Amino acid sequence: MPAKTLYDKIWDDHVVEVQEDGLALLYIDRHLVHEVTSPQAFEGLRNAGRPVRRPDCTLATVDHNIPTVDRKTYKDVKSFIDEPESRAQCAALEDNVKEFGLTYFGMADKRQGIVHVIGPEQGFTLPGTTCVCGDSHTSTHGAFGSLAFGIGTSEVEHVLATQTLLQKKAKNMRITVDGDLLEGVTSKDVILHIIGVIGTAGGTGCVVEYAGSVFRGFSMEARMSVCNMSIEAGARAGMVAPDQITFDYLKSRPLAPKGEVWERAEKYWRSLKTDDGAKFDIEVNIPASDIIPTVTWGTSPQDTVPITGVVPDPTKIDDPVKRASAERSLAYMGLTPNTKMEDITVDKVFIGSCTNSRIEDLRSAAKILLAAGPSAQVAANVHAMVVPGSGLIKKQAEAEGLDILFKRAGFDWREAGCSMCLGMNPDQLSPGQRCASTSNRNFEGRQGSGGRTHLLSPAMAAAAALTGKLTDVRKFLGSRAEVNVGAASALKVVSAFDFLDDPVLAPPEPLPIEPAVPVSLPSSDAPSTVPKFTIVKGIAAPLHIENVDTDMIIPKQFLKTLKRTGLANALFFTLRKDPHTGEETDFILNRAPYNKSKILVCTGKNFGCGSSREHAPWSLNDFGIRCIIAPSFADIFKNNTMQNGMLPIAVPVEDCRALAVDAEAGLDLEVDLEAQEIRRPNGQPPVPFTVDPFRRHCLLNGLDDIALTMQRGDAISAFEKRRTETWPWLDGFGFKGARIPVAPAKAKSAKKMDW
Ligand SMILES: CC(C)[C@H](C(=O)O)[C@@H](O)C(=O)O
Ligand code: SF4
Repeated sequence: MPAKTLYDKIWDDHVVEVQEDGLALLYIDRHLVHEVTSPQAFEGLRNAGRPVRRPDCTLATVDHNIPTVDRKTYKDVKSFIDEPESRAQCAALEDNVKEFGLTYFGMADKRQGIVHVIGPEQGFTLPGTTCVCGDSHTSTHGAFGSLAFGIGTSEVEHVLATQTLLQKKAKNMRITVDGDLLEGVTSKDVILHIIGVIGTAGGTGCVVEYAGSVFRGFSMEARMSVCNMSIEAGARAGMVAPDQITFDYLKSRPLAPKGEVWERAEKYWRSLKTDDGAKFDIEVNIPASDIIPTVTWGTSPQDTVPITGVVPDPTKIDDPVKRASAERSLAYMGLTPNTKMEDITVDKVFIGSCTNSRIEDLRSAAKILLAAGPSAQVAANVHAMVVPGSGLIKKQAEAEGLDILFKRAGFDWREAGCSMCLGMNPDQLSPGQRCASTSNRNFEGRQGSGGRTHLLSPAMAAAAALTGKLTDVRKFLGSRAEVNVGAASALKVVSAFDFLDDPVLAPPEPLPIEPAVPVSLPSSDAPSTVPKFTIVKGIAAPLHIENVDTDMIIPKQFLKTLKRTGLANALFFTLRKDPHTGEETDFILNRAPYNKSKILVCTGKNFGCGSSREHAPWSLNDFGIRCIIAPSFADIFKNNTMQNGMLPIAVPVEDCRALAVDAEAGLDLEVDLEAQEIRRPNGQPPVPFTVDPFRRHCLLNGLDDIALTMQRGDAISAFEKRRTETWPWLDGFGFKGARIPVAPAKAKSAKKMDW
């Protein structure tokens, strides 16, 4: 047996079928659903008359749109959410979960929370599983040794209908951090430092395994914060091998296996580690001692700097695209080169998000308040808020008295949700406001139009709240303390979970797993609704921006739609509209002839990074752009474009630059997918490109993935039979008939679950 990585093992255990070119039909064990990326998927199912294949493996909640104000007066979504589009999206999810029979944690249910917080909290996320969600931070669940990744809405529909996904295997990457962490350095500093080192495209095309003594020593919460931000490093997924810390966290969670089946599951989980001698395509080694408390200065998560550092000087950057990006970031952030990071004042502090809203994060922030003494107050110039990641975390924090500490210091103590991480609800920055935030993205306009975000750890956020400036948290700690310390041990740690004794089922003996049999490319007359892509000829718009994130392609306010169309005006909205006058800017897509572009040529790397929102390709498509040419693409964006019959072409940066010169001259380009070449004007030699054979075949013939996969129903059923026999804990939240705590009595919208 060849030595395998953790990723290889989970992959191999989930392949239903593989095609000749290596594209696999992968079985999905766990599917989390939220209100933003699911309405169009349910609509697709409804139109095609398809049911959800595995409601027992699907869990839904509302998190992005909901207000985080007190819910004492909560009756229902329709009367509680003021903003009409947010209300409609949450109401649509409630209708959909009823119609399709899905388990749902609604706003009256204490188990409601950010989708990436509630999965682990409930034991829905388990080691060795495949786990997906229409959300890029699904990578969080990799902390459990789960292969967890974000998908777009078309793929959400694919999983709902078939419980599978078509996937190409990613590369193996290992990031090892060994040694002892310095004082004040937390998991958030570790991952910010890693992204600063490898960049936001550093993990593109890879599944990252985090290895070394630092991750081994981390709690599950800390591992989740790290894996959460794998997507910010461009990785498909991030994972940590499951170990005793994982099992201790999971044991007794409501949806984790119980009794004898737990024993069997644990035995399997213990085999889920990388074999000695297994090969990684990319290895990165970082000494723990290199890392000190870290913050971001710019508008990309890779723009990191130690808190002791200064704002960088773009004139020192040689590469012109990178220099222009840094200048743009600094102008947006309102910062001057060489300013000390500790001299930057903040207006807001946000402690929350799927990166840092768990109980340990709240404790870590509270410890700083304790260290600062009972009279410590949020600085007069600052509004600070704490948004727990779930109702249960809020309850637990209150049982520990953390809410009292926060409120006493002047923090706003809120209800669970995504909140100011992206401000789809009323929690937003005003233009020009600066926020110290424990979230994961600092993109332009992310927390509110014109708002400025500095990413940092919960402890650093608490320190910033107290001083009103970005502050080295070590000033509040240990030997370097400048304030009253020593009270941190006053924190009372309790468990707010009330676990159940679930029935124990005797599992059958595991069956051997048959190797997957390769199948050939699908017939080109399979049913479909996807447009064909053959030749596209037309105006190409040049774009010279690096790391074009999907928040930039389409800002959050346009994600509230229930449709896939009508988004042409939303495309690059903040670049195309002056925020003050509402007038059109001179951005390239506003100018003739580029307002009729069919092709986009980007000279900067990593197009489409960040969020998994399929709204990005939808808005490009609506504008008329069918093809994007760039030096590299983020993985989820690339998949999302092809799901919509669009073509992302990656060619070397020199080719992009040459094509951009043609584009700037207003000349037509001709993209020929059959010939795999981009034909240039004036008899210049064409630029060759390659597209994965299966994807090319589907695009040329306008084939629809879901219709194709539905034809593999027998193979999927055979896999499910084997899965039930081999890993019985994966069916129906463990077992049919298992119970989990019911929602509080006043929970009107929450169904009484009978699993
Ligand atoms: C809405 C969703 C598609 C998005 C994501 O994929 O990440 C959101 O959670 C975000 O953080 O931007
Ligand atoms: S990154 Fe922010 S908006 Fe996205 S799921 Fe996490 S908390 Fe929600």
